[in-house]
Amino acid sequence: MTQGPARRTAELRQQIEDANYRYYVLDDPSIPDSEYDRLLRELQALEAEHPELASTDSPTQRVGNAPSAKFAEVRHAVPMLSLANAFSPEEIHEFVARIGKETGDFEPAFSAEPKLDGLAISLRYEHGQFVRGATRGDGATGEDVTANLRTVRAIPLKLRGKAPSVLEVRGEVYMPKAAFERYNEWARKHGEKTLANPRNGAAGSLRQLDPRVTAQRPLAFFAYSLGEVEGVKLPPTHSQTLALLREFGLPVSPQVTTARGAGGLLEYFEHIGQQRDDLPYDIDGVVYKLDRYDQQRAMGFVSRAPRWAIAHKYPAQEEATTVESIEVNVGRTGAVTPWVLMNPVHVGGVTVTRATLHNADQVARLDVRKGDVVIIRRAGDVIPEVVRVIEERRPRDKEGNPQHPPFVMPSQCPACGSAVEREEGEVVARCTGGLFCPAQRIQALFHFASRRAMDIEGLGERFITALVELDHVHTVADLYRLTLDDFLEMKRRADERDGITPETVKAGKVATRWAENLIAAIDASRNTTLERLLYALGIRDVGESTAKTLAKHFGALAPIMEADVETLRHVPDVGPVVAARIAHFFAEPHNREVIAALGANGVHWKEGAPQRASEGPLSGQTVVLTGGLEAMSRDEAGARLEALGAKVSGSVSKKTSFVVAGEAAGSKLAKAQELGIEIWDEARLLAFLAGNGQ
Ligand SMILES: NC(=O)c1ccc[n+]([C@@H]2O[C@H](COP(=O)([O-])OP(=O)(O)OC[C@H]3O[C@@H](n4cnc5c(N)ncnc54)[C@H](O)[C@@H]3O)[C@@H](O)[C@H]2O)c1
Ligand SMILES: [Zn+2]
Repeated sequence: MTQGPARRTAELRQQIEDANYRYYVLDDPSIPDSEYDRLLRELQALEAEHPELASTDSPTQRVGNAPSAKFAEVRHAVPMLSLANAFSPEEIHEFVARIGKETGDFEPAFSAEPKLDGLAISLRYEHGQFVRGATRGDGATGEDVTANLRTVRAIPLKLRGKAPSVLEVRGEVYMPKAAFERYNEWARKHGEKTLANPRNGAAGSLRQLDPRVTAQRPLAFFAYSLGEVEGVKLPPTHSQTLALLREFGLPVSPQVTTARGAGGLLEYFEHIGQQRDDLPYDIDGVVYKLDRYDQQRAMGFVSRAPRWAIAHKYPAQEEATTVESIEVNVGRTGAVTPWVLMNPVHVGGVTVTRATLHNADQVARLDVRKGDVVIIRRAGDVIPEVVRVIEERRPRDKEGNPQHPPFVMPSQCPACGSAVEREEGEVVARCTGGLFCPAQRIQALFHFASRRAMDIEGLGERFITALVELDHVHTVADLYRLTLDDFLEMKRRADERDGITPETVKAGKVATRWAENLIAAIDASRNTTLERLLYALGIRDVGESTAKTLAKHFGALAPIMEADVETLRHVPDVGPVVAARIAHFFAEPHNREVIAALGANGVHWKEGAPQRASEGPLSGQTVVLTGGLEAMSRDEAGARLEALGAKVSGSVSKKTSFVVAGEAAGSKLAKAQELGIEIWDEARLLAFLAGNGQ
């Protein structure tokens, strides 16, 4: 009768052992945690149902994995255990009921804590000095990672106050989300291997043989319990102990609190769940610990975990699924982004079917192929992404060769057939089709009409797509030539795509009124500002703030269109790359035609005098130039000072910030001296200009 279960038990144990090894020893897990948890649960259930199959060396009975031989061993005087897991409110009710039955306290107090997704470590302080740090290992023996831990700034090397002779602090080393994102962005840009998730980032970084590598990866730490302690009397509850740790200068998560009974715990679970995406660190659940030590003692332990604590897990942020195909998408700026279409998978609380691959380098590095089983990660608002391929599960033919070849980025734009190019030193490939590319056309129009650009209310992506499909608009200027009938046709088309078929006369009337409103909105957008127009053109890397600076600096469109890279370089905040992009944009005859067409179709804006001098090291300062300069004319000196933000004035007053006095300066110099205003000679002026790039 046990033939089936026995075989399954052995199979599960083997799978879990393998997963443990990859996870704990290699820091390179092959399966997502969610899958691991399911395997472990299945094994636990089997062993509970068939006690004859139980075994002390089953992974259900053990913590983690034996320490790697890379590091010296550290024996933990007090073992470092794991935690029992709960996935539903019922399990929490059972947990609290169990405690009630054994302690007589049915509304016990708990310490409720976020379950940080990093790795557990033990820090040993002797007489206040940090002497050794170790990983959990198999719970009894860990790895000596003292040198690496010394690089983690959140870990004090010396405790504050009157420290006990021995204090072993347990806690979690983790990689803050921001640091993780920053690292991966950098890695993607530089063609380096990305970190799969913050947990992996923390474990991989801490278990580096070279502490300098660890030091470059910003890790943080929170304390959550104690190991061996000597020379201090501990308070009667866990929460008071955490307060004591804070006094010693150890960081404790600000999300830690106390809660009472199952109701209080579930409330905490909800509360932290809502904050999960916004917390600066990754959590995979929360932990409830019976607060009173006497109650903890009454509950005791099972082999791998305390019975007085439980981890309550949130929906997994990583899951495995199969790649159906690899596609590429063309963005507004022509960026060609690869992504996967996959078997629908439930991750991070929603079902997803697409995940991004970011860029060609990332595809190559991950070597994602059609048919592969991949791990998808979706954390918070971040778009789902492929983090890893489970290579063992790659479909293969009889000879053992992969069924599908590596993916190759297309050399032609899938939307318009134009060549796809990759600029020197850039990871992103782009369609060169510019204004002709329909993919870019939709997005260019959408951007043009958006609220912060031309602000055409009611003209969203849905309608723009219909307009482009109907071939009614090729460029943004065409928007101003559309008729009522064009808009009615556009609406019919959009409705059709969405499966809406209005049949009543009333619907027709409503549509006409709607189209009239849209025409009015387009008409209103004709009256715009130079900065909105500049932003609306969608020049790569010209956002609202650059558009504003350009508008101010030049005052009118024509000088911007004529400006060369050198001139543009002198606009505050415009670097060489952006200057080149602006110049290239306006050098393109097609773009000039579109701008002319906009003007011909009645789009207008106010132009004025250039307003330079608003930003720079001298902004807010008024300068007076007097006397003759040797190196340059006074006008030129004035222009350079203005470029640094100064206001140049002709007369000295109390408001003057400083006076530049050249040869034979007269009354203005005298007046400045009288008012006690700072005076610069030419040498100082030249040094200042040179020091500020003028
Ligand atoms: N993907 C894989 O192949 C693979 C393999 C092995 C383990 N795992 C994952 O590792 C985890 C199981 O390992 P585990 O034994 O470390 O159990 P666990 O992570 O579920 O719980 C114990 C750990 O929680 C951590 N923790 C975080 N905050 C805590 C707090 N406030 N108080 C106490 N502890 C806190 C500690 O590191 C502690 O060791 C699971 O999430 C599992 O999915 C995955
Ligand atoms: Zn294209």
